[in-house]
Amino acid sequence: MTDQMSADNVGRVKVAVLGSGSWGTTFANIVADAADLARKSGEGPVAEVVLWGRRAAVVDAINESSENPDYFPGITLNGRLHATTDAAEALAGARVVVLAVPSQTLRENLASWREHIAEDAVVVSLMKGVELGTLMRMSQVVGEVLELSEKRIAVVSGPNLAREIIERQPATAVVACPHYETAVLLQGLCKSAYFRPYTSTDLVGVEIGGAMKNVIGLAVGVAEGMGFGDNTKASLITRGLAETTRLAVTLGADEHTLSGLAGMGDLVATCSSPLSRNRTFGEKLGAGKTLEQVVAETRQTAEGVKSSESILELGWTHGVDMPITEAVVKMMHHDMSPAQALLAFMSRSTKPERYGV
Ligand SMILES: NC(=O)C1=CN([C@@H]2O[C@H](COP(=O)(O)OP(=O)(O)OC[C@H]3O[C@@H](n4cnc5c(N)ncnc54)[C@H](O)[C@@H]3O)[C@@H](O)[C@H]2O)C=CC1
Ligand SMILES: O=C(CO)COP(=O)(O)O
Repeated sequence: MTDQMSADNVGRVKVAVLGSGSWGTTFANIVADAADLARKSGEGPVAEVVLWGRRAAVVDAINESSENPDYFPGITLNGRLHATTDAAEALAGARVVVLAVPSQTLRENLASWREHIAEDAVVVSLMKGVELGTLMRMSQVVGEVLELSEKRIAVVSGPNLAREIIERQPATAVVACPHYETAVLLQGLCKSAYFRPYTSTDLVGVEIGGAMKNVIGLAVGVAEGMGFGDNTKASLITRGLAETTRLAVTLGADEHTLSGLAGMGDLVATCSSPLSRNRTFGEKLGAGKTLEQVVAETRQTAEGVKSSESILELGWTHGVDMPITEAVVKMMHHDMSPAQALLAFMSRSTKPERYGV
C-alpha cells in the first residue's frame, strides 16, 4: 500500500488476520461485517478477510459452519469469513496484515511469515504487550523483524473485550499510525454498525496504554480476590493511570492519549469486567490460589503476567517510578503473597499526587 493511496481509490482490499484466538477471530469478524456495510452503502473500501489459525479443526469449523467452537461456541460469524491453516495462502496478495498472536511469540511467528508478506503491506498489531528481553513494543518488533518504516505499521487498541464485540455489542477503539492517511484507511476497513474506530498518530501512547492496563488489571483482580471494595479498586485504577501516563510520556507519548480510549477507556473496561483474563487471573491469586494453580487454569492469553516484567524493566531503564507494576511483578514472578505486596505498596513513602513527568 503506497503512502499516496487514499481510502477512496482503494476499492477491494485483502486483509489477512493472523491468529484465530479470541481477539483475532473477533477482529476478523468486525472487518468482514464492515465490508458488508461498505458493499451495501457503496462507500469506503471493501475487505476480503482471510483468517489464519494453527488448528485445522477450528479453521474447518469457521469455513463450514461460520463458528469458532473453541472460543465462541454458538456465535455465528460473518459468512464471508474464510479461514486457513496455510499462512502463505492467507498472506498472498494481502495489503493489510493484522497480527493477533501472544506478544511473546510474535517475533518467531513473524520470522516464519516474513517471506509471504507483500512488500507494500500495512501491518497492524492488535497485541497488548512488551517483549521480554528487548523491552520492545509490538510495533517495534514488527518494524525490526520485517524491516518496515513506521508509516506502514499501525495499532488497534481500546476497551475491546472480545466476548462483547463478537456479540456485536457497541464498542469503540483507536487506530494509531504515525502516517495519518494509513490510520484513516484502516479506520474505514473496520468501521461497522457496532464498532466505531477513532484515529490517532500516537503509536507509543496507544501501545503503552494497552500493555499497562493488563498489569493494572491484574492488580485490581488481586484486590477483588482479597475481598476489597470499590475504594481500593478505584485507587488502583487511578494510580495505575498515573503510572501508565508517566511511562508513556517519558517514552514520547502525548499525555492526552492516556485519558482516551486506549488509556483510561481500556483500563476501566479491563479492571471492571469479569470477562478480562488479566483481572480474572489476579482475582484467583488474590482469593488464595497458588500461581501454579492459576497458570494451569488459564487457557487464554493473560498478557500482563509476562509483560509486567518487561514493562517494569522499561520503566527502570527510563527512570520511571512504577510501584503497582513492581508489586505485580513480585506476585507473578518472585513468590510474594498478595498480602505482602499490599503491605509493601501501602508503606512506601508519601508523595504529592502528581510527580514525575
Ligand atoms: N481477547 C480480547 O478481548 C483482546 C485481546 N487483545 C490482545 O490480542 C492479543 C491476542 O490475544 P487473544 O486473541 O485474546 O488470545 P487467545 O489466547 O485467545 O488467542 C491467541 C491465539 O494465538 C495462538 N497462538 C498461541 N501461541 C502461538 C504461537 N506460538 N504461534 C502462533 N500462534 C499462537 C493461539 O492458538 C490462539 O489462536 C493479546 O496481545 C491480547 O492482549 C486485544 C484486545 C482484546
Ligand atoms: O484487551 C482487552 C480488553 O480491551 C482484553 O483484556 P484481557 O486480555 O484482560 O481479557
